[in-house]
Amino acid sequence: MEGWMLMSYVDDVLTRVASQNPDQPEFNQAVTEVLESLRPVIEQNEERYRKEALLERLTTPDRQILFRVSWVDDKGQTQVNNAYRVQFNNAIGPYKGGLRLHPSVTLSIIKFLGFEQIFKNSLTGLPIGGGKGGSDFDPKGKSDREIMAFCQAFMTELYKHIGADVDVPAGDIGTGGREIGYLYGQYKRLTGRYEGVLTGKGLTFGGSLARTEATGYGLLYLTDELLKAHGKSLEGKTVTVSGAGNVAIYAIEKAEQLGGKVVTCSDSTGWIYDPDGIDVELLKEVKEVKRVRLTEYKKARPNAEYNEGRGVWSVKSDVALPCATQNELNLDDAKKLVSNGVIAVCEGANMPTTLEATNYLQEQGVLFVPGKASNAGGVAVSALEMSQNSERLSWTFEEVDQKLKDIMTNIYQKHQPGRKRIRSRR
Ligand SMILES: NC(=O)C1=CN([C@@H]2O[C@H](COP(=O)(O)OP(=O)(O)OC[C@H]3O[C@@H](n4cnc5c(N)ncnc54)[C@H](OP(=O)(O)O)[C@@H]3O)[C@@H](O)[C@H]2O)C=CC1
Ligand SMILES: O=C(O)CCC(=O)C(=O)O
Repeated sequence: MEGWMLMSYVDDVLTRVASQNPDQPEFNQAVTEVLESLRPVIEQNEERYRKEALLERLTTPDRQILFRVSWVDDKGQTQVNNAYRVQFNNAIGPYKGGLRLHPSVTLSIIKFLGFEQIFKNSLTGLPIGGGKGGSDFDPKGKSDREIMAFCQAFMTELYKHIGADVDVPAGDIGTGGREIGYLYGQYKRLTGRYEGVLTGKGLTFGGSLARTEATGYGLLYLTDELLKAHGKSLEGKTVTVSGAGNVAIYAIEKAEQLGGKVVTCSDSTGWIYDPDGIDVELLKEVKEVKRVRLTEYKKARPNAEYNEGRGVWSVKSDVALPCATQNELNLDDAKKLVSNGVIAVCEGANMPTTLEATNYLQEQGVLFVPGKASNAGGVAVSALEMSQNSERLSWTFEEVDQKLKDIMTNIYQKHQPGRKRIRSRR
């Protein structure tokens, strides 16, 4: 008992989370990162927070739904996948967060993503709580019919737990407009309700303009704000990007519009170095339309190099934007970036930088923005989609884009270390 009393509250909760969630490395990593950064604040009022079990409540999901998805493939074989929806916290609004479809998905990954979503969603200033879901289903190489069969079977269980004012899922890795369309169709079939229960929908059935672009564009609006605040700009800067999916493509597009030269992108098998700057229209054709490997990009760009494996962070750049997946930028990568003179690292993906790499970059004076702030544009525009659905109206691309820009600028400006506290008017 005495030993317990001597332990700081943060250490106590970290130990508790580790022992209650063994074999969940990503979830423990995300909790450690957040609680370590909150430590100075918690320690100022430790006994009160302990009495109210604030950190235990913050780190324990409201609800974890685990379910089986059975579907039939094109050969007539029944397939079975594990699926999850973790409703983490709805203190400020309906649970909100994407659905990840990738063979690497585990409960640990969904919990880390749901946990991060609480803070990200609150940073947007919009009334959305945190949640996340997904499955170890691999959409790669599947026919449209197989994707549809999986999505319908997935929604046949999920619909019982969601609703426009309860929990509003969206896209993430492996879940784009096509999957959201199949999921929404099944939700309507099962419930008879036409409501804003999913975001990232097609424009003809309640989707918002600019949701496709939102995460990548938002990342660049915040990066631009960060550079401006340090007397710099993206104009003429060399930028390295990882990934070649939704976030990466629209980050590249906006970085180029703002005058940067993006020289890399990657997927799970290899990466491109294009010294002339990534041709984003070609990249869209390869990844969004044909859904094929980056080797196809190389075939159309004689000056570009294609390399197997990983290696984006060995390329010299001023700004690095990891936009693929968790833990894709490690300490060795961080050292290479620093030795090549990187000025800023802003996360497009969720937790792409390991804890060691984050600490190293910050110690070396690199401007670092965590995904919870820098990739919040996607979920922010999802919340704007919910508002449009509620009022049965559609806003123009320019209106949504301007609101996105304002939200990202606000996130940056309101959360500066040393910034004067803005008093609430209430
Ligand atoms: N979409 C959104 O609105 C938001 C997404 N995010 C985060 O951004 C990141 C990217 O998401 P998004 O662009 O939507 O997903 P996509 O599925 O559209 O793209 C993911 C990209 O990352 C690559 N990738 C995925 N897993 C791995 C892996 N294990 N190793 C190497 N490369 C990998 C994929 O390559 P391949 O095609 O070969 O699999 C693909 O190029 C994720 O961390 C996601 O959680 C954050 C905020 C919002
Ligand atoms: O748009 C959304 O609701 C969720 C986006 C998302 O999954 C994320 O921010 O990581």
